[in-house]
Amino acid sequence: MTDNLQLEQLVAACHWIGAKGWAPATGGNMSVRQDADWCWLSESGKDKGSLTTADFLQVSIADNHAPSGRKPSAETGLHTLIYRLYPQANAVLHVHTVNATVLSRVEKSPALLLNGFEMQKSLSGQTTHLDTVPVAIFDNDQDIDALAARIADYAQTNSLRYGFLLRGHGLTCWGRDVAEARRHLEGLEFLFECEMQRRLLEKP
Ligand SMILES: CSC[C@@H](O)[C@@H](O)C(=O)COP(=O)(O)O
Ligand SMILES: [Zn+2]
Repeated sequence: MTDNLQLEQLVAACHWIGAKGWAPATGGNMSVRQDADWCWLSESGKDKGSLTTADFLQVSIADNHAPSGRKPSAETGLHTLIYRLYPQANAVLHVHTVNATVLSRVEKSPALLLNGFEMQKSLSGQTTHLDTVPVAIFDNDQDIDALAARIADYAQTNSLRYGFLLRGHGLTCWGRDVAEARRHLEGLEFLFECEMQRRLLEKP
């Protein structure tokens, strides 16, 4: 393990996610990049709110191989896709929040459009509430290779800047480091909560 591997910071993020109730019943998975070729992913099936550094497995970014022989997350293919697509992404967080799960079902179009919220500025590069921030929504799939291929296809012509929603499933987001991934997660979740409340209250 290299000194700059942010595994301790990732474990702290997992505990924070657990305390928020954003990874219920073994849902969610988390990872950090080691370098261009390797990342460290949470082991499949664990309670993500009480992980330790020993619960993370080294995984090849190119082919999802885990040399330890232990089973990394069922959604490993989505993490490694993000590391392949975006060299600047160094931490990926996947959560099952109620807002992400429900909003991604209520919104039938291929993207949730966020507009008019000051907290859009919690997302790197956003400078005003006046912009519209699209968050892509992909239909869920138990075939993670097929899902990853669909997302890769979309990313060829569209930029996925902070994260994406999986319909009826949850949110996957990332950042240049664990701190930025945490900020994107907290910012997006706040925005989803606001959007849920807005839709409920403004319903004719
Ligand atoms: C509660 S099961 C949900 C899983 O199928 C999956 O969506 C998930 O987020 C956790 O899977 P895991 O293999 O533990 O990383
Ligand atoms: Zn999941």
